[in-house]
Amino acid sequence: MRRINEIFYSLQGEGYHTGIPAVFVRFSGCNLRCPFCDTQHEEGTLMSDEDIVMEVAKYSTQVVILTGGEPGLWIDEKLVDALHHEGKYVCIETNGTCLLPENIDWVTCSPKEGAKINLDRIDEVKVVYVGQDVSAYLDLSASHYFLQPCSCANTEEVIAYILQHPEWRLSLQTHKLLQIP
Ligand SMILES: C[S@@+](CC[C@H](N)C(=O)[O-])C[C@H]1O[C@@H](n2cnc3c(N)ncnc32)[C@H](O)[C@@H]1O
Ligand SMILES: Nc1nc2[nH]cc(C(=O)O)c2c(=O)[nH]1
Ligand code: SF4
Ligand SMILES: [Mg+2]
Repeated sequence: MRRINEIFYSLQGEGYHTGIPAVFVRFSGCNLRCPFCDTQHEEGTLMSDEDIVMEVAKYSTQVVILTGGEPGLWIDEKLVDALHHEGKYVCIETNGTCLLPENIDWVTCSPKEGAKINLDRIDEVKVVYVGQDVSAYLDLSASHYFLQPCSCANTEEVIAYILQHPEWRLSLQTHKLLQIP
């Protein structure tokens, strides 16, 4: 059984897959306490893998996004296999501190200051920019590097930084701008 905060259907609001319809599976619980965290995730109900897959299968999109909380604490190859068996493409939003099952299809790592990265594969790096030094994150091996304003509040600052450091791309939390889940 796994503790699930919510399962919902929306558009991926952030990063490389922005705009793609996806089912979000939000796990309860995290190993970090980011001061800016925009998510209430502690409450949840216990669900079996069978229940999770059944809920996800209600939506015809192929894309599933495991998030939280920190999903890396709670998932394993077995759950990802079960989602693959339903024909799903499995993405994860992770702070990067936990080793992940190798069968995940897309890894979005959002590194946090002072937290060691424990991943051996990253597809996109997506940093919440609050003016910190982000240059070392470019040493993480990934295909895409995004900076995301914090709570849509400092977009001008992020744009100015990216114009000076064009290795980065802008990720907006478009679901917040659109006021959708
Ligand atoms: C709530 S976290 C859950 C997944 C995982 N714990 C992590 O941090 O990547 C999902 C995404 O939202 C980002 N995020 C959290 N709070 C934010 C905020 N106030 N503004 C912008 N992005 C935020 C995180 O950095 C992460 O990329
Ligand atoms: N629409 C939408 N897109 C998202 N991308 C990552 C999210 C997350 O909380 O992990 C999220 C979210 O909460 N909603
Ligand atoms: S790691 Fe993710 S879920 Fe955990 S506190 Fe930070 S932003 Fe929130
Ligand atoms: Mg969110």
